[in-house]
Amino acid sequence: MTVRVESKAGPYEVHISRDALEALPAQLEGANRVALIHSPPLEDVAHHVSGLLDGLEVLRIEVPDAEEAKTPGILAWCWDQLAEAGFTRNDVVVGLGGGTATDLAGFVAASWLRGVAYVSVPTSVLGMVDAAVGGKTGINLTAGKNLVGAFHEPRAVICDLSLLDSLPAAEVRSGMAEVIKCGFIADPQILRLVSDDLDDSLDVTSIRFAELVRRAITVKAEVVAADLTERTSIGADIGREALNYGHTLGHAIEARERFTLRHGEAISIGMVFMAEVSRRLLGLDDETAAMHRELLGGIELPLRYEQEAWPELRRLMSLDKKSRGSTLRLVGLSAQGRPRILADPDERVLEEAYASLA
Ligand SMILES: NC(=O)c1ccc[n+]([C@@H]2O[C@H](COP(=O)([O-])OP(=O)(O)OC[C@H]3O[C@@H](n4cnc5c(N)ncnc54)[C@H](O)[C@@H]3O)[C@@H](O)[C@H]2O)c1
Ligand SMILES: O=C(O)C(=O)C[C@@H](O)[C@H](O)[C@H](O)COP(=O)(O)O
Ligand SMILES: [Zn+2]
Repeated sequence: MTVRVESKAGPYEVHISRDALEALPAQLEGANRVALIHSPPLEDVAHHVSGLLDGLEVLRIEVPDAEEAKTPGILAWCWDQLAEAGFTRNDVVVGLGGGTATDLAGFVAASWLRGVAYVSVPTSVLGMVDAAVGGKTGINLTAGKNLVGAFHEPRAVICDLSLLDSLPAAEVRSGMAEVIKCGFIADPQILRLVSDDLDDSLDVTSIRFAELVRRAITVKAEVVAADLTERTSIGADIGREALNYGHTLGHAIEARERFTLRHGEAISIGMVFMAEVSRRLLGLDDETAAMHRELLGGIELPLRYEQEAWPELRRLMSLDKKSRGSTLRLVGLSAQGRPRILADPDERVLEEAYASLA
């Protein structure tokens, strides 16, 4: 199956199936060289992919694993590799790996020669349902998550579900946090599918799992088609910022942990926090708030973080991209499917909501 993203930067397809890799060669037409940027666990797959690209010069660039790839040093090192290979504007960057590898590879493509074509081949659940779609690319700084980057849409996204067979269970759970996020901000059927059978939802070979992936990608595709660059927040329509539900606290926790915590784990805590804030400030019903703990806790994602960390987390939260001047802006929920912006929320309520996680 495919999901079409009607992006302002040009429409593209997300291919989702257990043999989606077969669609890759057709996306590279016109290129002489392909830079295949991948993380170490994907080495064998990278060799397999190289074999599919008959007639093209494949420059395999193995980057460090996980968040260690998303640094200024690795970005500059990738540019050096492209310079040495004489990479030109008709060539294509392919990102192969989890969200960290595709965020980095996408930013390499966005920045090299002011932008070359990019094809994303996500290999984690989180990469497929979120990171590879929608054109947000970038790297971290010590000061915070994704602080440097660009919007650069891919030419295509290839979600080959068979690649998930080797993904560790903890990573599947982490990716499911973003799927559940899509359920809370938009598609209630996602919440039903997960709550009806938690184990089946985490089985990457199940029909239910494939349906969850399709639904989450559809939510993301619709949101980014309407607001690619996250500039449209007008009243009840908060545009792309909706996808940031749970991320203000989540990113602060990731920065405090020096990017060693899984993204899905951090935003799981962030969503439970925002449900508590939303109950207090936006009238979110108790049942939807409780469902956060049931579903996220049910798939063994963390629901709380160190209590004494609050002052530091609150400081880190101010560097969030949604802030304007000194005004903190959070994404909350007034009901399932109704994300809202909370601008300059009462600090005592934030403290109280955080304390309630204990
Ligand atoms: N650009 C966006 O819109 C967007 C959206 C959501 C998240 N993100 C970013 O994505 C990143 C998280 O991505 P992630 O959760 O995929 O983490 P990750 O990229 O660190 O991957 C998790 C681990 O799984 C390994 N792995 C990936 N695929 C595998 C496979 N098929 N078999 C075995 N191992 C495999 C990776 O090498 C890594 O060790 C974060 O940096 C987050 O900020 C970006
Ligand atoms: O695509 C978006 O927009 C999102 O906010 C999706 C998030 O899940 C993702 O983690 C994204 O990278 C966060 O973006 P940031 O702008 O807060 O760094
Ligand atoms: Zn995220």
